[in-house]
Amino acid sequence: ACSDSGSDKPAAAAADKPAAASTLEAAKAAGKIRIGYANEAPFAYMDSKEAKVTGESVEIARVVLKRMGIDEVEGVLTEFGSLIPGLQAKRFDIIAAGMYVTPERCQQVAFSNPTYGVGQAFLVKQGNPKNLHSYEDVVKNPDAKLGVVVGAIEGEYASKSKVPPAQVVVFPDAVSALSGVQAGRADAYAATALTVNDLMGKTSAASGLQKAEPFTDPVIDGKNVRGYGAYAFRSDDKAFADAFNAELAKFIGTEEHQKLVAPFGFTSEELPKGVTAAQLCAGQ
Ligand SMILES: CC1=N[C@H](C(=O)O)[C@@H](O)CN1
Repeated sequence: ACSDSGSDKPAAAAADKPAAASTLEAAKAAGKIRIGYANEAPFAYMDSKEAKVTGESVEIARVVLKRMGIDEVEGVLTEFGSLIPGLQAKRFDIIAAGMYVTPERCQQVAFSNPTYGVGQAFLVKQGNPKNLHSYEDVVKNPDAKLGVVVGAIEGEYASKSKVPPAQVVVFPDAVSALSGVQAGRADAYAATALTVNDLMGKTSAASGLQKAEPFTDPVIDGKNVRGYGAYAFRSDDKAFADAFNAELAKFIGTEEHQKLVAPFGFTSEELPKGVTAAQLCAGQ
């Protein structure tokens, strides 16, 4: 009802081919947009008490999209490994899951600039019985099993750290990875440090578990890994991604941003500090 931006649009009748509205135009007209997420707190998850999708990625998206004239977001749940295929199949229009910008993924989707940067952690049984403090520790112990979520970067970290595939156990999502560690199907669940912090914060769910400390991040291609999470758009929605990015740039690093994400466990340590999608796509 509040479409006030029509003045710059050419009259539809003037076009000689039927104008397929862009994703951005369609979302503005509908006042809503579908976002894909993979139920991983604190990035994007269903808050069952409030019956709404929330998390760092979702709440920042809400602010930015509202400023772009899109008031409502509708969450579409999928596995992490199905986020990019789901975006491409138009099941949703933005991936809002804290997905890291990597050169491989940049071949498939258009990323916004990142909203945060973070290292890795292992969720293990209390007392860390297999003494796992790095991916290398998993390599050193052929009996150790490492849990990863399907499609998540940790599978790649494991293979690049030379963890034998037989030692890797793939789970559909973070919550089942946690259960897998509790049940002894994996000795560690490898995830972002923020994911592990969040799971450990839910005392009832995480009973008998702990974060492995200390922890050494894997060194890949000569660099200590730090993951930078962002939004992903279809490659042909580049104009949408650019418009989103322009609004996002006005928000990231502000006090309002930090207040919004603090309840999800994000501190000034996790600010992206000027790292851009272009740099990350180029493998820098
Ligand atoms: C938020 C998140 N980021 C990583 C990734 O992008 O693959 C994985 O740790 C899965 N979850």
